[in-house]
Amino acid sequence: MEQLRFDGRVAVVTGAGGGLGKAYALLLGARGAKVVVNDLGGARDGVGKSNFADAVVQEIKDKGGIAVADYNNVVEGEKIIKTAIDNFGRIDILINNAGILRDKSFTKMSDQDWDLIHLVHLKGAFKTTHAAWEYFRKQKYGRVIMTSSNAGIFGNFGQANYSAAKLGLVGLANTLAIEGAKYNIKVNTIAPTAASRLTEDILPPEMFEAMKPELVAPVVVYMTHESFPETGAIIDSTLGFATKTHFVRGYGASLRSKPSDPVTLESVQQHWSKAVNMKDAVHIDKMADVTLDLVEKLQEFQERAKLDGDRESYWSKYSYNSKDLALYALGIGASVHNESDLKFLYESHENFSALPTYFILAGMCLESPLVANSMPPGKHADFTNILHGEQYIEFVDSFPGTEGEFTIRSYVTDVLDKGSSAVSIVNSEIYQGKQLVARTQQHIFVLGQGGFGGPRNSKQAIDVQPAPKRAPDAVVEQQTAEDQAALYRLSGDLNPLHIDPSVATVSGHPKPILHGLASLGFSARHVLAKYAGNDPSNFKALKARFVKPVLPGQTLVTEMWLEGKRVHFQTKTKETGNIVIAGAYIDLKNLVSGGASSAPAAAAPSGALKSDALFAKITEEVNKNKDMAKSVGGVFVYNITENGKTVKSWTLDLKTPTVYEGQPKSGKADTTMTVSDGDLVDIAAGILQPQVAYLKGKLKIAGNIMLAQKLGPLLKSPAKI
Ligand SMILES: CCCCCCC[C@@H](O)CC(=O)SCCNC(=O)CCNC(=O)[C@H](O)C(C)(C)COP(=O)(O)OP(=O)(O)OC[C@H]1O[C@@H](n2cnc3c(N)ncnc32)[C@H](O)[C@@H]1OP(=O)(O)O
Repeated sequence: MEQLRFDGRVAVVTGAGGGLGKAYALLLGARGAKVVVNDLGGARDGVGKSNFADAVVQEIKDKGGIAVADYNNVVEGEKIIKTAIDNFGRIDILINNAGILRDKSFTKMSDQDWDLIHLVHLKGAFKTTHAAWEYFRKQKYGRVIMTSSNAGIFGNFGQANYSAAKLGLVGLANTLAIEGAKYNIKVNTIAPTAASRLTEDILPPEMFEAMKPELVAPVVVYMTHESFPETGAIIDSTLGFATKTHFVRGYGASLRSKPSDPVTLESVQQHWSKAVNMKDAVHIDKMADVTLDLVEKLQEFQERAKLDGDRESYWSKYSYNSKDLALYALGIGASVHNESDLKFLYESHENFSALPTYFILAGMCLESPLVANSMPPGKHADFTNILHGEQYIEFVDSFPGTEGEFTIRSYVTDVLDKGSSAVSIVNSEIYQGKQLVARTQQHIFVLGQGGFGGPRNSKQAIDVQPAPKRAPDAVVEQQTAEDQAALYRLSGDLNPLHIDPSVATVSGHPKPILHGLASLGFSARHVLAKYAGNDPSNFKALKARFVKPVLPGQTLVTEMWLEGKRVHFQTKTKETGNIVIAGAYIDLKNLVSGGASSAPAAAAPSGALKSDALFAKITEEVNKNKDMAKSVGGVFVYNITENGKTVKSWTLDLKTPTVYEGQPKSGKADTTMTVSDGDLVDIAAGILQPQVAYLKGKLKIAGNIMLAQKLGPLLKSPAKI
């Protein structure tokens, strides 16, 4: 690596007679800079004089460097800069390092203690920098370091004077960084901690020993190099470690509901927790950004007020990324055991997508007081008495991507009186920028809070639809895991009802129940795989009612009826036979029958099954890959179905390897699969399996990222029949 050099540069280091300043001066001298070693030579409280600077100059010279000593007070900073000009003809680098301490508790602090500290630290840095500034501007080059302290940034007992001056230096640096930008003058701040005269009886002895100035000096000297990229930065360094400190500003909140409302003490109190919530805080680089932000917020407030009219809405933000999507997919039963689920679990999959039901979470506004505030006088809603009653989601236009940020407007449209219980209906609009992406509606059942004389029904409610009165066209069953609720809750709904046995008992359940949206997610996946080609963008809308709680570990049985592009469904638990989700439907944009699940057979809505061609293709693939097949092993049975009936069976014996019609000659199958028109089927076994998509008479080998490297050529050229 090329050495960072300072040849031709002239540097002034104040307070360079010892400690950090000395270390900076020695390093600059060793790297080719001509150095003015300034030191008044006072004790750490500023009293007295000695000639430390001469010794440092000598040390630089002994190592072949160039340096002069300067004994001026930083308060007369112009004299120090003059030393640089008189001796070396220019000034490029100024490190404002000189400082003293007058620590006292605030009660005991005198005017003199205050003034002296401000004079040396703040006025001193002003004077030296001011004197150097004209040279920097003219030559269009300058590097300035202000020395601040964590005591100034965070405060420290007994250092009111010092802290105030040290934070003052940050403000000075920030403004000079802006003013100097167009002249290539970079001004940065260092908040160092090192063993020096200022810290020798403050730090514990072992720490004092370890905190060598030489561990900080390279950081500060790098900050003065022409290649240093930043300006206006606060760098914190000690013990060979460096980091950056900066200020962040919260998203904030309006302190009134409408522009025509006054701001009152009570409205401030009401909105305070939102105003100071730092969840969406951002670093602000410059004042102009604060002003711009305020203008944008005001505009946004006015637009929202127009949209809300007299209605009180709750506005929130929701952001998500690929990790959130994969975690959610696991929470609703997606698994690597099912190859077609990989696109919901693996962010590098070529078709990585969000599951459509994920976006219901954006509209949940779990932190909002909406439902609680919607209760009539004398009634209340909290996590101990609410149940998720119904859910609706509709995508307005295009399907959202795999990461993003939404703005959500939620409001209660009606509170229904259902006799013993109340139902609060919450609508949410999900926006990406100004674009409406989706709408959701939740019915929140509030147990025991009815009887207030409110309406029983609402025109705003999106109704459930009864399932057709015939045997289902398709049925898929899947067992949930004992840990299903524990896993699902990590996607955001931390209601203790789903994890805490004591809360579940109080609510009258034998154990924590599964989230309604987790069970719904399972069923929606089953529909998506069976009738939507497992393509989330094919999904338009969903509605469902939660009729009975589900316990983690129970098996969900999704029964589906196809009516045009609407798939009606209901869900039962196998163990009890109870219906748990009723009146549900999913509207699709296009029907793609068949799917990726190894579920019980669905009626094939269209197209004849070209099973013979598929059989021939499987035979061909197995013969081509005999060694691979043998190494995988296992006996697989494919039951080929048409209109829900098994019309043929094949056995694939990978041990031999052979493919033949009928049941296994050995009498034993390791895996049995049902294949209907349009299904994806495995032609090998275990993990070494390219997939064959049999779609509308076309057979092709589907891309499989995990195996692409191993199987190479086999996957590159899709086979057709
Ligand atoms: C903003 C923050 C929001 C946060 C929300 C969510 C937080 C989550 O953590 C909570 C959950 O996930 S809870 C788990 C999922 N939900 C459930 O398990 C509820 C299951 N359902 C039940 O137990 C009953 O249906 C039950 C108890 C709901 C109703 O049973 P009954 O009292 O026996 O009702 P019934 O006599 O059949 O009917 C009375 C009237 O109510 C209507 N109704 C029934 N079930 C409803 C339901 N699920 N949703 C909405 N309305 C429902 C009926 O239509 C009837 O009204 P009407 O007489 O006018 O026809």
